[in-house]
Amino acid sequence: MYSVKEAFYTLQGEGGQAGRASVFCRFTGCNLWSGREQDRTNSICRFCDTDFIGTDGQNGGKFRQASELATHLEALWPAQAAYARPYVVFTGGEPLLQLDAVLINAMHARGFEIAVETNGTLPAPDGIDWLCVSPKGRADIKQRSGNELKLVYPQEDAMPERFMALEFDHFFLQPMDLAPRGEAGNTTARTVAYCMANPQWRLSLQTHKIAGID
Ligand SMILES: C[S@@+](CC[C@H](N)C(=O)[O-])C[C@H]1O[C@@H](n2cnc3c(N)ncnc32)[C@H](O)[C@@H]1O
Ligand SMILES: Nc1nc2[nH]cc(C(=O)O)c2c(=O)[nH]1
Ligand code: SF4
Ligand SMILES: [Mg+2]
Repeated sequence: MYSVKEAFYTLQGEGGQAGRASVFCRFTGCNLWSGREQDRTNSICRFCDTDFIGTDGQNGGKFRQASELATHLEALWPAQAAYARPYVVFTGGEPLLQLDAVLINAMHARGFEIAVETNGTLPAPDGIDWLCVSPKGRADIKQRSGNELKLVYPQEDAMPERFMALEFDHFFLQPMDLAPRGEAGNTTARTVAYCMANPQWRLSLQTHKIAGID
């Protein structure tokens, strides 16, 4: 059984694939926050910008079989998009609590390239085509390799120096959006300054928020 909060067609907003047309599948639930506001300050991850509780979002629901979910996601890719490889981004919540080999195979069988956005606390299954790990606070990193490491900045317990030795092709810093916590502050300027002083890091902006698309 897979629980999906929402699924939709959009542009990937973040990281090295920003701008690419994508079907997003947002799984329900996370291991670093319950998703309830009253638990936010006592959680390992405290700045989340996402509602991942329940299955009541757009195209959300419960799916008994991988094939059922794969067919549901495939239908969100536009039929006329003949020249582009179909692309699905599994996110959440924490997608590695639910994504398994059967679902990976079912998406590949439908011609999709598969991307994952994970907090890195669980090992990733084989077969993911673009793996993004985004470490959180003091949480231990179990998935220490991948295509991109995309760190939200600044985090007191997860400063960039800690992650430089990991095996990733790209290292991105993404300014923390403080709005979910109702705070103000210029995290973008601080992120820019860090990338300019430490050129191994590149800036990732949440372009879907700038563009106002989701
Ligand atoms: C909502 S998370 C879901 C996937 C997974 N649980 C994770 O944390 O990577 C998707 C992406 O949004 C980022 N993100 C979440 N809250 C954010 C915020 N307030 N500002 C900037 N990025 C944020 C995460 O770091 C992650 O890269
Ligand atoms: N457009 C868009 N791009 C994204 N990239 C990562 C996101 C996520 O929440 O995982 C996200 C998202 O929520 N929307
Ligand atoms: S780990 Fe990801 S989904 Fe979970 S609370 Fe943090 S940002 Fe949100
Ligand atoms: Mg998001």
